[in-house]
Amino acid sequence: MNPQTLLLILLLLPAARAFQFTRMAQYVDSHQEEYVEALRDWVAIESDSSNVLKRPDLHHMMEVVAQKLRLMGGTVELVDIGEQELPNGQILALPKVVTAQFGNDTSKHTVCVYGHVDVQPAKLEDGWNTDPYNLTEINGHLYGRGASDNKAPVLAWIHAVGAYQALHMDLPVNVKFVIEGMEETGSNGLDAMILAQRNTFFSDVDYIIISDCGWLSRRPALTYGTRGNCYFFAEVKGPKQDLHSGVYGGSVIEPMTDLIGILDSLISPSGKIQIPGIREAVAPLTDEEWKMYQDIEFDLENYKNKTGVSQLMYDNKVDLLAHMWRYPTVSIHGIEGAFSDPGTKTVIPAKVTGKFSIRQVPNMDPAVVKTQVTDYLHSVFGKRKSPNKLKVSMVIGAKPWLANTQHPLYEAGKAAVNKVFNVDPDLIREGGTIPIARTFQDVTGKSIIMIPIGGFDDGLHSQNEKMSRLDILSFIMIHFLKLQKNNKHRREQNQHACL
Ligand SMILES: CC(C)C[C@H](N)C(=O)NCC(=O)O
Repeated sequence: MNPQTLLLILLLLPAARAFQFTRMAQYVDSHQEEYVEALRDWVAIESDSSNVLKRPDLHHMMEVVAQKLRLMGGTVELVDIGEQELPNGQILALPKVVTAQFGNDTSKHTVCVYGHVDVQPAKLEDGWNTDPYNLTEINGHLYGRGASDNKAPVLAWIHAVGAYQALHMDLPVNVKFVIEGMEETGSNGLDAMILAQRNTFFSDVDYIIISDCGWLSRRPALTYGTRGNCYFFAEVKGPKQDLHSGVYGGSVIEPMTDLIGILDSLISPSGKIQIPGIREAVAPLTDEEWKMYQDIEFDLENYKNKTGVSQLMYDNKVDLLAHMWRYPTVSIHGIEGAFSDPGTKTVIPAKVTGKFSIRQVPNMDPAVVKTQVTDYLHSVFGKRKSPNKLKVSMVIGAKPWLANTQHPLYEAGKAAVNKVFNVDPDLIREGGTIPIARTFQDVTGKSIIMIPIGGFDDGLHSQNEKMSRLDILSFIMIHFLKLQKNNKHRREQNQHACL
């Protein structure tokens, strides 16, 4: 090629790229309704992984995902990951994991997108304003269980590949998908699958992208760490059946009283974990980290108002962020066997199971935490001199994940965000857990980046979970770097959506 032709190509390249950005943006904008309808179909499936009665829906959900990817021409597999044994001994088939591949050009990088399509439980009577399984749009927000966590982000990725296909544009990278149905309950069976496919499906993966979290503020974010989670059941068993509290109250030592006593010993009112050894294991906060947190955009007042509390555990930004992301915490979730319906039943429950979890951070080890918690609860229980029986079991043991933000992947992520929003993203951590993130990193040796598209107030696991329409669009655009240069307008819209 002569130098004049080369010069001409180089001069025309930016214009050609800009043209592509515009085509992609126009395509995505004009297919918004289709994306919303796809989300509606997925939200309608009650793929609740924590409810054994919903397991058929979960199996169906995985089939639906596989079929969507097959119709797009991907190489799709539904990988059988075996069975799960429940604490009561029941054996249940795990939902299959969907793997898919688009493109296998060895001259290109291969990215692996991980996501999940199982959800947390949701009932209208929990306080939802709309039916949780009927996607409902109000003021540009799409309400439904799983809308943000994690069905819309998974769909957004799939639609991004679809947009390339529809526009007959070459995918800039090979794209692989790993989509599972047990994330919300600890990703059972997925570790083993990744290990088994380490030298096959994962052998050519260059990096892993997860979009299962939210921005912290109006500023776009990239996420470089998640807390892990150890989830415990503490069962206290007493009389052979429930008893009338008037007839038996005062004569028996009540399991519920024992349970409340031991649960109360886990954490102090000011948030200090009382279990020996837990706080000692935590990596100390470095000056560098402190500085990073200090620079992050985060409005405590707004966070407080959006959360609907009158006071937060800490009144300064750095302490609050550190305790959300890089210190452990204990949360008590519920008591199975306890009376919780409306009304005034006066029973003494014979058997109650307290459920609580401890978020894990570097350098905690779930195996060690299991022993620390079990020993501690038995010692507290022992001091009560109760005739009741205590059984402690750990049902989820997910490790924390932390990435090196100096990796070029994060530079690419920053550039992509900058391209879309004309602003550098905040580098943030996530207090929630992606149980498989650490396994991906350890087994494949590849770098992981989390690219959030939701807002911190999307209501994950809560009533009125939502995803903004604009977030669905921006997601696709961020990742595929095919946008108009001047995106100020879109950024402002997204700021609004994430308020
Ligand atoms: C914000 C989390 C990382 C979202 C994730 N899907 C999740 O909810 N994981 C389970 C958990 O309890 O954190």
